[in-house]
Amino acid sequence: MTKLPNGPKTPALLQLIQWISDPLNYLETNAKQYGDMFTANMTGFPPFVMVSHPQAVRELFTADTQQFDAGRTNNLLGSLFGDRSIVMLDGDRHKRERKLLMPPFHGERLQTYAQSISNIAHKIGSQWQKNKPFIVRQAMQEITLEVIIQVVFGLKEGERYQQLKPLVTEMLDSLSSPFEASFMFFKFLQKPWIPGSPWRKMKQATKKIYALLAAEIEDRRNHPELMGDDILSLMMVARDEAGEPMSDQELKDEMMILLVAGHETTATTLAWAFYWVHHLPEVKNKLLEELANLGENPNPMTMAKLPYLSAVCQETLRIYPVGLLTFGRITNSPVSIMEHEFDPEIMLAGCIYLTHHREDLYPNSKQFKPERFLERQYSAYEFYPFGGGNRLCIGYALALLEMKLVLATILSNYELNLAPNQTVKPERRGFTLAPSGGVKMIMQGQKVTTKELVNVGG
Ligand code: HEM
Repeated sequence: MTKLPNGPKTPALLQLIQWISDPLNYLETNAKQYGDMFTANMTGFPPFVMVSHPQAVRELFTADTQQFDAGRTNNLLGSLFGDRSIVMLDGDRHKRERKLLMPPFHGERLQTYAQSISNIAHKIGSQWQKNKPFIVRQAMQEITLEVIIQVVFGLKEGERYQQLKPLVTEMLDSLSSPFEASFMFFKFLQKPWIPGSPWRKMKQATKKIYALLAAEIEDRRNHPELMGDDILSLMMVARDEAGEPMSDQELKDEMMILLVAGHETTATTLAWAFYWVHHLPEVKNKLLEELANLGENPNPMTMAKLPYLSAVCQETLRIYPVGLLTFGRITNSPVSIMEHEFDPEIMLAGCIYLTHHREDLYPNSKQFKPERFLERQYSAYEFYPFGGGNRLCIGYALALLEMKLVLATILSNYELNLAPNQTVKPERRGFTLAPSGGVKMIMQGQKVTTKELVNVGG
């Protein structure tokens, strides 16, 4: 057996507990001691090599796709959200599913969502009461959930739409603290009969969501006029090489994973963005200045191209990427990465957080400095908040568009401040890294446009 890179020798259970409870400290301590490539040993996982050198990340992302499986490393997700979605697949089935899912998330189709995103941001903003604190992560979750329901299901209203929203929130909120998140990592805790357990709550919510998805699929089968250009409709008419449609179970699992992957990540990143922009007045002022130069009622796609706004979003995704690691990649055959030989059945993952904090790439990496992205172009192996290679996040373009439009719309229309006396720290929330407490903010007033001033003046 080929020797694995060095790594911590602490017992596997202790390493898993450290990874769940204090993931940044776990990563930083080990990177300091063992360098760019170290082997983690955690209960329930195969030998797990975390790499952070851009060259290693490049070799991982550009390797022949036959060499690695990523789907089977996602079994933690499968036990919750079904085992037939894209994240669980490998090989040709994975390739086929990506081809099916990609178009609605890119190109011209994406532009058609821009106006709806701005409208949804306006709608949620208009519900904030002056001087009353609110949790920005929750507000962002409402926005991104509404966006994903429209994009994936084409649903904008109706009973099913109203039922779906609170259920998805309930499901994800069951894992909101590191303690609750631990239920995902320990199989023995995943028992529906433990009363009040996060696992039980999550299972109950997913069961109800599956029932709604089944009803929606059946309705569309019986009423073809309900089919639109949303993702569910596209998947229902798709056929494989043998002319077979997707089974209902496949359809439901795919919808479920898009609902989950498609909004929690973006909402959390937006909460971080609001935090940084309001924590650093010079960043806020620069951003407001850039937005003001656009004039009134700018086209959303013009907004999305603003350089400083883009840099703020990139820096937000760099400093605390919601996903600390890419999916694990398990070697199918012997593989060499940076001249290190790996036997089959070894799991490797790009460590997004550690690469994003390399001082050789990002000097003073703990400082939030959007200018880095204006002064230098980073490669896809130096900056990769959305992963890469054949598993690159399907929704990255939608997520970036949403981030820019929501930030721009809210900042242009509302005067917000961070609520006093709060310490915001990165903390595990399910599989993601979120701001503790969700970032409490206060809406201090609505900005009035010149047009509105004229109207008021009569
Ligand atoms: C800020 C927001 C988001 C972040 C940071 C993010 C990050 C990621 C990361 C790191 C991966 C793993 C990639 C790899 O292993 O190389 C991933 C995969 C994925 N993401 Fe996202 N994501 C975001 C938003 C979205 C959205 C909006 C959607 C869709 C609606 C989405 C759908 C997916 C899917 C389906 C995969 C699995 C791809 C595959 O297995 O081939 N994500 N994402």
